[in-house]
Amino acid sequence: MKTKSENIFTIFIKVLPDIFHGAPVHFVYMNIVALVYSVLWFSILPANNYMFDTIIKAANGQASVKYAIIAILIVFAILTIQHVFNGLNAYNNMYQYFKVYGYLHYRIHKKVDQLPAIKFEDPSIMDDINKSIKGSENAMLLVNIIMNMIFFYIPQLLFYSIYFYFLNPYLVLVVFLIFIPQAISSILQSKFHINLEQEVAPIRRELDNYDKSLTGIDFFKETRMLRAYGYFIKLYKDTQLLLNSKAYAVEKKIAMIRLYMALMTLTGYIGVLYILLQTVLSGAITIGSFGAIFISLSSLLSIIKEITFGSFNELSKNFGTVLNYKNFMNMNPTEKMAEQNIDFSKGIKISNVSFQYPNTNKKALNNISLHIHNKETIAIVGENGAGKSTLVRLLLGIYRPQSGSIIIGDIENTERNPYIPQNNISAVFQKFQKYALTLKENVTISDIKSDDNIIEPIQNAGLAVNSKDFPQGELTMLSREFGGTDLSGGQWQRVAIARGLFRKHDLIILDEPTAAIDPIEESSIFRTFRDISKNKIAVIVTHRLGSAKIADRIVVMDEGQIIEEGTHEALMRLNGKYAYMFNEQAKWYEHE
Ligand SMILES: Nc1ncnc2c1ncn2[C@@H]1O[C@H](COP(=O)(O)OP(=O)(O)OP(=O)(O)O)[C@@H](O)[C@H]1O
Repeated sequence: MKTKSENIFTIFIKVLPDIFHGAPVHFVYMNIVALVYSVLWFSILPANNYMFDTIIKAANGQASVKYAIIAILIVFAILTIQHVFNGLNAYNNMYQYFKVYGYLHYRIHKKVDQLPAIKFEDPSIMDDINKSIKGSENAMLLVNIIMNMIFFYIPQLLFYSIYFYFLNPYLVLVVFLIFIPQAISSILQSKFHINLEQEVAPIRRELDNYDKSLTGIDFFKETRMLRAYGYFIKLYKDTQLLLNSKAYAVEKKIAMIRLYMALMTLTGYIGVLYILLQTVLSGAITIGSFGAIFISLSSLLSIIKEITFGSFNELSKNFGTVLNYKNFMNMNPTEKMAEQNIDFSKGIKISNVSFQYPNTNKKALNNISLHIHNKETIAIVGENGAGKSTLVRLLLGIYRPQSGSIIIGDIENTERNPYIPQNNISAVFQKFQKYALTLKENVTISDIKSDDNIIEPIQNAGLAVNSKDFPQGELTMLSREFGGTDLSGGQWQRVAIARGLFRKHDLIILDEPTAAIDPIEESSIFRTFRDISKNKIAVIVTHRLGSAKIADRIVVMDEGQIIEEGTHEALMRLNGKYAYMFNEQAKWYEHE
């Protein structure tokens, strides 16, 4: 948000170093070109002046025609060079824009990579990232517009004023007579636009929301299935009408103001012409000067428009996002921590761990203690929301507990680097990612340069790389959007499992990675998994208790706590929650 102490210049000073660093040489070069272009742009005024004077003199027989022709050629040459510089200027701006754009995006992505994972549990972080991306683009525009002002527009205004002053000091009034009405007009228009923007921004957000519900890729299937199109279209239409009515009302006001202001500018123009006429009649300037100044008036007007309004004003609506960019880049400086090598043979000790997500008032984990031994396979079971995935995230070191400790080997959770995943820990998440990359890249992404064989993890995950689904074998692109193929939910899950198995690990966690795979296949994957994980610590989260049986020990969670633990047989004997859930699930299969 824009604060009181921030204005366009303080923001400019803040973001200038970032924009400069994006392309330093080009930045300097671009501004030198802008200055030369400015001189060229202005020089048409004295050139026209000279041309008119010599033509008048030649027509009156006071000078040779040769001079008139030379004057015309000078004007022609200036106009030609002007066009060349115009192109050069546009090219430079574009070149610098792309270079700095890439640089700023790279910095934002790097920053995102360094943020503690817990930040991403706060939905506003996505907003912050988006705003900061938008803000970085606006920061670039802001700096370029101000630099253009400094090296192109303001020098021209100065050149004009100095030229007029030397022709006749009264002529400096010309600049003011054009400047003042134009400035008032610009300020009023911008005020109306900003007010309108503030008023319609929430309505526009609402409209975007309905639009997304109608056409967004994530929404459209459900919206269609629910036959909710009509409802959303009505909401969309009503909101669009409201938006239009607000915009029309303000645009009407703006049109009226423009009309009044145009009249004011014209009055200024008439004043200018009067002064020019007086100075010509008094013999203070030549008719040639009168003509040249008259032609330049539109140029002068557009310069003043740009200074007082122009892109500058358009940008003022977005100052807030430029600050968002700066604030985001200053967010949470990274804790520098070295990567440690964990001695997994000492197992994992979880003691009195509690954890609560940001912006919630309920503990997701409440005073959990558990000791996982070396080479042990643990299954974590429990109802939805019991805290299984949260415990997994803490084990992975993605989050830190608010109280209690998790010691893996000799290393305590607080000593673990929260930004860099630990060596030798692998995981397959419940909501795994489907990367639009080749099968090979999807599997080897944790160590893309590795030459390790991917056949084994793929086989262990039960993925059949047949020529129908994988026409290019391992190199098949797994995205239809990029000319490849798309896989079924179950095939994707196997790819994710292969990815987890491929990463070198002493500890592996499977957080319900088999929900889209049928129970028979799931048991087979888990059995293979148990065999290949014999010498490792393995944690499996699953809802299918039949699969949990393969574990050495089963941990039952409920409402953020561990309520039972033991082997399948021991838990069945206990006849508690686990036995109840197991028997309930078994009934399903018996009925079938
Ligand atoms: N990102 C989050 N922000 C806020 N609360 C969360 C978040 N993720 C989980 N929770 C809450 O924490 C509690 C534990 O959730 P968790 O996902 O760990 O349960 P789970 O046992 O893995 O559930 P499931 O079987 O449905 O995957 C739940 O009350 C849940 O609502």
